[in-house]
Amino acid sequence: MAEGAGGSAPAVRVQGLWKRFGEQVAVAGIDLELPAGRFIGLVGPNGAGKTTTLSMVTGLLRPDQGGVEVVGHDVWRDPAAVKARIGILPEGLRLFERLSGRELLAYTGRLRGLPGAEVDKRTTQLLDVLDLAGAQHKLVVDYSTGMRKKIGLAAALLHNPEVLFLDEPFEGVDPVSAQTIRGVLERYTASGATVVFSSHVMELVESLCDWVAVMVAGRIRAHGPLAEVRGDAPSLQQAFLELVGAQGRDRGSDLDWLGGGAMR
Ligand SMILES: Nc1ncnc2c1ncn2[C@@H]1O[C@H](COP(=O)(O)OP(=O)(O)OP(=O)(O)O)[C@@H](O)[C@H]1O
Repeated sequence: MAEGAGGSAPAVRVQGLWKRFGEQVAVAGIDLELPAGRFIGLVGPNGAGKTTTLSMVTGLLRPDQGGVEVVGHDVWRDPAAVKARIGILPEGLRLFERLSGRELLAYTGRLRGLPGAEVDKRTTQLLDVLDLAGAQHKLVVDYSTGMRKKIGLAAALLHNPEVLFLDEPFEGVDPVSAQTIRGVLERYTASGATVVFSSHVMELVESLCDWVAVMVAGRIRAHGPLAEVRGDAPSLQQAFLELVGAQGRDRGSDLDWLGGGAMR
């Protein structure tokens, strides 16, 4: 196996990855290497294949063809080694609803094989940092969307993974919670860990990420350091619109009946 630029394995190496759902090609043979120790954004329009890609990279969905390695371990041949090294906050996160936030973290920690005292210590710290200490004894079923994202993030971080995968982590999260999540993620990557997250929000990706991959119609259209992908465009948003070929598109002008209040 070839080594990455820093002498260590890349966080993720994807080779010839395909996924079809019936006639629909969701991921069309992508090759991608994500460097370790970076804050990486996977961006693309609705239906581009981001969730399908992240699901295959994290071992949640079997590819039709191709391979994935995470920190040098094959996701399908050596799933236990990969799962021990990654944390996942998936889209449509399912949690054990009848546990309290604290119980959920205790359960997750023991499943991860951590000693009880360590789980207890990390749980208290994570609940505190993520502003959930006041809700720790509340059942998860009664958590708001933002609180669910935060407890899901705490569960994904508890075993101190090398790579953290987040599918739309800021969706439905208020600005204060977003700032809290952001702080935790920045601290995490500053220590050399890797974050890979998908988002539609370009301003967010631009302010958080130092490396991006742009996915369009199941393929990787551009990837590399943020400044390189942005190029001469004034913002990542502008570069993205150019890459997906949506610049200047104004489909709204077709809706000539919309607005004005008059019944027509
Ligand atoms: N389980 C499934 N069955 C059928 N088609 C699917 C399934 N999952 C995804 N697709 C299709 O595959 C394509 C890629 O979907 P995917 O959810 O990966 O895109 P995405 O980039 O994450 O989109 P979004 O930003 O809207 O969440 C879409 O056309 C979608 O309809």
